[in-house]
Amino acid sequence: MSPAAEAFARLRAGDARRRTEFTVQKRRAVLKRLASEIRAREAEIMAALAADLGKPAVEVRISEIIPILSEIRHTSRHLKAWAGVRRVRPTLSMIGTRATIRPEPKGTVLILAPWNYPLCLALGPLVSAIAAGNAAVVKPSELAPATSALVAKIVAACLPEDLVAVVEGGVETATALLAQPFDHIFFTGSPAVGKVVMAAAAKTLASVTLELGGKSPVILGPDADLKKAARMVAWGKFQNAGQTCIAPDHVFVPRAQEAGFTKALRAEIARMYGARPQASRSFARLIGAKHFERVRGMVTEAVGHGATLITGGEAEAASRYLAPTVLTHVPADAALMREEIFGPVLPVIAYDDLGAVLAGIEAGEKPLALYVFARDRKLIARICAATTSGAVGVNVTLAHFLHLNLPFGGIGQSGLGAAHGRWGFQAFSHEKPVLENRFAVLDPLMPPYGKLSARLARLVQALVG
Ligand SMILES: NC(=O)c1ccc[n+]([C@@H]2O[C@H](COP(=O)([O-])OP(=O)(O)OC[C@H]3O[C@@H](n4cnc5c(N)ncnc54)[C@H](O)[C@@H]3O)[C@@H](O)[C@H]2O)c1
Repeated sequence: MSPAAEAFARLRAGDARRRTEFTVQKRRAVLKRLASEIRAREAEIMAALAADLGKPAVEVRISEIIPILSEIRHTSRHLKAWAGVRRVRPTLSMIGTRATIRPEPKGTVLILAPWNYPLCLALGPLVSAIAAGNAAVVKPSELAPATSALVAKIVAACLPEDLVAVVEGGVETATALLAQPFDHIFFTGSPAVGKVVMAAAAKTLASVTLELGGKSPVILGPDADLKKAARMVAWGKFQNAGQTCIAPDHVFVPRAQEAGFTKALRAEIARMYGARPQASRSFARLIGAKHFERVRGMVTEAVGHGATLITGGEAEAASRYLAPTVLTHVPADAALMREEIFGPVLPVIAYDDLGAVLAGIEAGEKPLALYVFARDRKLIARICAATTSGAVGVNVTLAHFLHLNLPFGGIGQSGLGAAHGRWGFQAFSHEKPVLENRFAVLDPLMPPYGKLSARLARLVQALVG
């Protein structure tokens, strides 16, 4: 038996038992152990992420550790309410019945994680899966090997073997796992692999949550505070060297503000990373050689076709360093404007007509996030109404990821379903309706149909219709 099949079979064997025995109290206790283990291994977590991504310690805390710990805290606090049986009122034709909704675990689920936030995006969904009462197989990304090994170590140290299994490996391992009849697949990664996952899920009719990527645009209104916008955009873009699914991909700025905004951006980059970002301890590295060459190649291509380099562009292959880079006049057909950039490169595009910008966004793939910087509330409302995206940030970037009373997810090419808090719990639950007959008048509606049933059916229609 392959490790994938073995892990699945081992967990699946406990499905029926867990349904009755894995109480809210026990789920909370498991989550508490996970939180303690993460706290105890902080230094190892920092070291693993430094090895994989050169990720600064503060960024590890903010974007890897805090999201998991706050997910555990929030979930533990609300779990009793989320998991409880809810009574619902009968609708008109159902008078005489008693109806409840019982959230129950889907069973044994699969979590496939990417490399860019390799701890948070492996263990965050696991919190929701356990909270909903499931067993889970987690496959971390092979491209972040130090963190992948640490995820396996953390899980082995604190979670029961018959509840969670970590299976490490690459595409082959993922493919073997996808062949197992999991009850739900929670995938975070690229839209291209998202399609592979959905096709595999179709074979067993597993439900899916797809947390994908895409190009998240920023729109500056004419009244935007340029300094504040530049600070937020630089933070959102250059954190983790741009390898963030909700990073601002490119910025649309009114033509009159283009020079002021790029000047403010240059100042913010210098303030955040100093005159030599390569020496900064606040700036991460690209994940691997292939990814480095892809992003650097996009910059070279754009500059070769007339883009203006405002700042950055320096690169060092050996350390996978690419400087925070800002470009203007990037041709519309350049790879930078077609592909998700996923690196520290920011095209700034001057616009004359906001309507055309909005129409362009609507004509393309639906973004995972869209950011607006403006003061005029009417303009903000117009942009919100005219565009579709996974989420909207107004005068802020990235932070909606941390707000656990908001669903987190994409739409269309940027994803399917939602994660975090209550939505994460629901993704891994089946909301089972239970309808109980008490004194419902159904007999006269049964065959043989006579005058009475015809009259009653008409009466019911008149009542409800
Ligand atoms: N929406 C979100 O929450 C979110 C978060 C982080 C990253 N992302 C997106 O993820 C992408 C970057 O991550 P990535 O490069 O790790 O994604 P990826 O799709 O290459 O890999 C994700 C996972 O799928 C596995 N995988 C890769 N190819 C596979 C295949 N052919 N068949 C089966 N499994 C396969 C990998 O081993 C990994 O575990 C970006 O597009 C980014 O926007 C989205």
